[in-house]
Amino acid sequence: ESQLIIKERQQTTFQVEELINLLDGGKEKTALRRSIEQTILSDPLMKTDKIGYLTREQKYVQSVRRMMYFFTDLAKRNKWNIEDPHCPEMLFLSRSLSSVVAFMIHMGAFVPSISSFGTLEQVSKWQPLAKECLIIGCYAQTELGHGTNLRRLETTSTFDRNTQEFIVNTPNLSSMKWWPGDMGKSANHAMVMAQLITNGENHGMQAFIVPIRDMTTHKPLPGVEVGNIGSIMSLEDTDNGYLRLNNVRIPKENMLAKYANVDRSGRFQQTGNNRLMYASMMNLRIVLTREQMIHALQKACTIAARYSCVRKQGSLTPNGPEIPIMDYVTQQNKVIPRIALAYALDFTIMEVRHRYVQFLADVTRGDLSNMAEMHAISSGIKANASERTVAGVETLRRACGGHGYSMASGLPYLLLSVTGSCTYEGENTVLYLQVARYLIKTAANISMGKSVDGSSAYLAENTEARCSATSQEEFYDHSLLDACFKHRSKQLLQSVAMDLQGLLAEGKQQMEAWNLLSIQLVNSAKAHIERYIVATSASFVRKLNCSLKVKKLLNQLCSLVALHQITNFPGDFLKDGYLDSHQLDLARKAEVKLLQSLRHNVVGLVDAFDFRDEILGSCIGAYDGNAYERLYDYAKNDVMNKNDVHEESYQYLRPHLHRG
Ligand SMILES: CC/C=C\C/C=C\C/C=C\CCCC(=O)SCCNC(=O)CCNC(=O)[C@H](O)C(C)(C)COP(=O)(O)OP(=O)(O)OC[C@H]1O[C@@H](n2cnc3c(N)ncnc32)[C@H](O)[C@@H]1OP(=O)(O)O
Ligand SMILES: Cc1cc2nc3c(=O)[nH]c(=O)nc-3n(C[C@H](O)[C@H](O)[C@H](O)COP(=O)(O)OP(=O)(O)OC[C@H]3O[C@@H](n4cnc5c(N)ncnc54)[C@H](O)[C@@H]3O)c2cc1C
Repeated sequence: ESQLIIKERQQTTFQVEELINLLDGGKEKTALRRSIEQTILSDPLMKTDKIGYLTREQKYVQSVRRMMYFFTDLAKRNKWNIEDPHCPEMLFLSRSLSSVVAFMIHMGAFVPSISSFGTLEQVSKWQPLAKECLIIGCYAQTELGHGTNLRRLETTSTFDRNTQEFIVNTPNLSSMKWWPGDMGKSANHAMVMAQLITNGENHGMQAFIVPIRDMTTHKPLPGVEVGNIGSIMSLEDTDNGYLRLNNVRIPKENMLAKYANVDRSGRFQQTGNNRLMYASMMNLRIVLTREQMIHALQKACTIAARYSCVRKQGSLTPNGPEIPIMDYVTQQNKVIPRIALAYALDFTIMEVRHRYVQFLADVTRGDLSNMAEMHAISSGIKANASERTVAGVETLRRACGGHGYSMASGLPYLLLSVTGSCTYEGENTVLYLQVARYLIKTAANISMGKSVDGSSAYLAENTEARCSATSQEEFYDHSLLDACFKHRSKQLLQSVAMDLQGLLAEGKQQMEAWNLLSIQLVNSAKAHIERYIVATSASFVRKLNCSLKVKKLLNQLCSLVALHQITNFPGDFLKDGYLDSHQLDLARKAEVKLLQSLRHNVVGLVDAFDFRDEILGSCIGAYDGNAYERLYDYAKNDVMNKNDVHEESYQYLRPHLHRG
């Protein structure tokens, strides 16, 4: 173990194990997670070859082999509960598997969609088959021509009264399904989202289970053309596919009919709120935020923090001893606010998940009153967490200098794989605009004197016109910081709501006015979600039952998240004079002081994320801090170094070198 990292751990002021337990949700949960990780990582059939040395095809094959074994054997043998995406086992499993892998969409989207859209009878038919991997499914919503605008999906499913079948068709190039994970090579069934047509009438998007490959030969079924869409930016363990359906007939029972059904004569009946067809996307947005985005940020923080403590460069005195780069305040400003953000997002998503589980129970009782708010929160948190994670991982990668550019650091892989999360499961701008839609409606309700509660209640509160802070210390106070975020959000919303009214009064159409103001609308949505994160994480910490040392530390992290936003994006806080430039200076000084106070706990804070080296996959971020030894070993093992002289050298170099 590097002496430098040992020294860092000696400076830690709190019990790391206490914080680990807290993040896991208790001592027992930590034990469960560690035993899951141990089982997975010690099983020879779950081993991965070094990912950097595999071809795209080898990565896919390896992933299919591992994951089929995992779902059909290992998870069952260990009786892990992987039924519910929100149960602890499922949360811990995705950590151990450490990337997007084969059958994630099958288990994470196809299986849950059966119960989201299916009747009890349909669930009891399809779910056991899918859970046992007796069928492999994908979630086929996006088309070549449309991903966001679901109303304009072109795939049709037309009811044939004579045969009591649906005819599923992708009538043209742009209507073919494009992107679904697990579809390219693995899936034999697809959950196809298509326009339902009965008796010549279009009833909008519904879900249909369409067999696409033969269950014996795995060849495409008649009328089906299916394949892989080709190389993508990352996530090469999976097979994103395309699918053309040429009037493929499926039985009437394959339309999932929880919220709408078609009788034998083709009469359509809506039995539930049609927005519930969209609501299933909330689940994946919440799951992905924790399982992919926050974990990626936590891993990148772990790598950059440990490396910054063992990397020495330069000194703070002329000809003095070299210091760890973590001692530079600029380096602290790159690493520590990201650690703070990783904690704040984790605390926030725990609360969101808790609320979502309650929301599901409400829906079962027929109560949809919280749907709009839940949709706004899940969309906003997904967009904000992915955006800040991708930016954060890139900052942390650069914070590792040259070694951050090497695949050996693990950082480029994290960055490439998490980048997609800004696009999939709802493109971020589009999701922010959904939040804005909710906010504008809320503003209208407030102006009509209606009461608002939950996460937007503050929009109806009276707030001070000026921030009251006169000292640095006040900028650590959560209620003062929350007031800054509330004010920013309120004034951005009020201003865009007024502009919208103005444009409508001028005679602009609603959608045109909306488009003209969409930059402001997105900013307003971001401000609302950032306030939600600041408030939710602080209140989560307030309620924690933990030691004073840990509480103090977590309170500092919450303050830092808020302060870092204010000092880096001060414009909207200054705009209407809520903060003045003197207060901004105080906030900046408060931030630097906080960075220095957190400095000696940096390694402890990332150790508490408790990522084993095998999961981290980084030469520079391993627990023992032996970065250089590992980098050297990595280089020695490069396939290019198999022989001292590369064959190509004989073929192309030697003839030229001997010309003279
Ligand atoms: C462990 C991990 C497990 C598995 C994962 C592993 C790997 C993951 C890798 C990749 C996964 C990627 C999967 C996918 O990408 S699947 C495809 C996802 N696609 C999308 O997200 C499409 C985005 N588009 C939309 O959501 C909508 O179409 C739209 C943007 C909302 C526009 O539709 P439109 O009908 O025009 O909407 P509006 O008129 O704006 O709204 C109508 C009405 O509905 C309400 N609404 C909209 N969305 C929802 C929702 N999700 N839930 C609840 N309600 C919703 C909206 O608020 C409005 O209500 P009003 O009352 O205001 O009228
Ligand atoms: C790795 C990966 C895995 C995926 N897996 C699946 C899967 O399993 N199943 C599946 O069905 N799909 C999947 N997708 C597709 C994904 O859900 C869509 O790509 C995503 O929803 C975005 O839609 P789009 O591609 O149509 O983007 P577009 O909507 O074309 O976005 C392009 C640009 O247009 C802008 N834009 C679009 N509409 C508006 C608007 N109304 N207002 C303002 N701006 C707008 C966007 O902000 C963006 O800047 C996956 C995608 C990726 C990258």
